[in-house]
Amino acid sequence: QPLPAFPDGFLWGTSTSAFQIEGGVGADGRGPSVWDAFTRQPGRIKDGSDAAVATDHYHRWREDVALLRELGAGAYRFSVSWPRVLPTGTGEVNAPGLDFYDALVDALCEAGIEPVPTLFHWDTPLPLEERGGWLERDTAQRFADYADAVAARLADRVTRWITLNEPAEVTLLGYGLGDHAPGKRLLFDALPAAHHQLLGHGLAARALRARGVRSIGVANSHGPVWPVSSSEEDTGAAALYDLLTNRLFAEPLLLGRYPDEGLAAMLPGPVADDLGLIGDSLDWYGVNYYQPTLVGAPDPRTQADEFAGIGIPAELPFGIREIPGRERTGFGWAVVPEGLRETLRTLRERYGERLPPVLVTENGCAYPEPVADAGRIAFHDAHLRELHAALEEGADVRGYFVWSLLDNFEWAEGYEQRFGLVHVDYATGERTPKDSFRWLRDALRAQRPPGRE
Ligand SMILES: O=C(O)[C@H](O)[C@@H](O)[C@H](O)[C@H](O)CO
Repeated sequence: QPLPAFPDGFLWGTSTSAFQIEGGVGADGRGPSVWDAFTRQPGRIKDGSDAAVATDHYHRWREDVALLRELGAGAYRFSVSWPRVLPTGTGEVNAPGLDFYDALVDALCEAGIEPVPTLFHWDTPLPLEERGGWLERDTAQRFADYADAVAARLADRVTRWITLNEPAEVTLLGYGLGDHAPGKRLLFDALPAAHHQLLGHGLAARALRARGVRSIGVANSHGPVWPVSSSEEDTGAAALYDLLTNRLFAEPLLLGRYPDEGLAAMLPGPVADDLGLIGDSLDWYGVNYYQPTLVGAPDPRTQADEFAGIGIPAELPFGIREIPGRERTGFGWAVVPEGLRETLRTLRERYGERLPPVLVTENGCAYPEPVADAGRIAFHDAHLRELHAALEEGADVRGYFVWSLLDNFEWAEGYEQRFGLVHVDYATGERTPKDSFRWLRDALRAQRPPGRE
């Protein structure tokens, strides 16, 4: 059954991030990032690997642009590596670093593919992290300076910009639980990292606008939070989880305020002034959706000690449960296509007119099959049908980006989890389009019958 027709001009794309695909970590003046250091700490990466080479995109990017052209993607979301452009995070721009993205943007434009850069996808320059990273207010200003340097070079050809990717994951996994870089386990003392990232977004958005940019978004992770039962304890725990993972990173941007005064009071600096800069700073809203979360009151007998590959400490005031009766990806994630529609409906119900047009900036799944990836085809087919249904019920969604174009370095999982439409042989760098790549290529062709370009 072919996919239903999406609106004219709907943006079809795929997403990647610099640290996960580029490699070339020491090439042409790139400085180290917090993730380079993190991968060298024993036991941090499940398969003991690092991203020194990854998919070697830094040297093979022309091949990847050719794959994007063959796929028929109208857009490509990639991230710019801050330490490649500013090796110490501040000061002198590393021209060869910017030259790389300049050439990539040119090739994409030449291929008729819209470049959609993310300025920060987790690879904080190490010298800044050693000075406290996002726990430090100064990092927000450094980020804006970096954004300005990139826009100065690329804003003549790049229209749509993403400042931050998933500040929630950086805060909760990097500073709260320590499963991701920088590996700090501060629990609720990680909250300043949330505020400083959002402030960094506000300052960067202002710098981008000063460079003439008029289309700015943030890619936030979102997913429904389902309480295990209607008991007060379980609904309370689910509400707290929803507050920390969904609302904390949406409401400052969309409503110009934090969802909870007590929480806001824990944040350092002139928060009210900062919110003036953070609120109303978006032209569109990016949603990364993977799966819902089933949450209840802490109960060591029934709660999972791991969720999405992340260890859940027993001392947290909520427990995560496995969603029963669902297909699971190779990564053990529940396949819940209707969760995408529910996420879009919840955003609309909560934020109404304050919610600008949405782009689904990431949606995808990990499966081990090198080429015959029927699970991935079924995953995207089902999610796109739910997305279409969401459009029919009034969601203003303007595009959809598959995570990911290539198999790549899946953070603390290393190379064990493959999310790509294209298989990568990490020993040789060889790329092999999977069945899902061909399925999506044909589906995109069908969306653009002749004469409807
Ligand atoms: O959403 C994220 O966590 C990141 O943006 C990606 O970098 C991940 O690799 C992907 O989502 C799969 O987990």
